[in-house]
Amino acid sequence: MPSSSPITVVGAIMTRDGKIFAARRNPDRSAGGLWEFPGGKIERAEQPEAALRREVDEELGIRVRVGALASRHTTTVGTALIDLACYWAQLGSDDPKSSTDHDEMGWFTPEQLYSLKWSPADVPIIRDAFPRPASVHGQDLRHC
Ligand SMILES: Nc1nc2c([nH]c(=O)n2[C@H]2C[C@H](O)[C@@H](COP(=O)(O)OP(=O)(O)OP(=O)(O)O)O2)c(=O)[nH]1
Repeated sequence: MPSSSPITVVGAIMTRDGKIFAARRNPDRSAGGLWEFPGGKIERAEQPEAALRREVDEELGIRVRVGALASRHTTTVGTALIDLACYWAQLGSDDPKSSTDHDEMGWFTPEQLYSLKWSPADVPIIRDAFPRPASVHGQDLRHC
């Protein structure tokens, strides 16, 4: 059973040259080994965009320009209810060189995103933000 109140989390969908930045959580953390968008929990009275800039700076040491909301979903993950809001974002500095929170990171095409093992909270976000065309979606084609 999920605990009562959702954990409000923000993530940055950074895009560049048709690719998207994703990072894999360190194995010793909650949801360790799963891929995510950089970000984290919103602190009390913090605006989502400000929380996102703070979290990305803390974990990756980079600046981002935060744009529009890309997608938001609430998902049960283990015993937690995660309210994940992801925003389009652009890098405002050099590529991240290291992370305090991740053991792997990189830029991926939308199609490659689908081959990564994501936190369950990110799956509906990815489907919203990067819908697969029907022509490469075998399951959909079977219904034609
Ligand atoms: N940043 C981020 N967190 C995500 C995503 N998907 C997802 O389920 N989460 C979860 C993992 C964590 O439980 C929570 C974010 O917490 P956090 O990144 O501030 O990490 P934390 O160390 O404070 O969290 P925790 O290990 O104490 O749970 O949201 C995502 O795409 N980005």
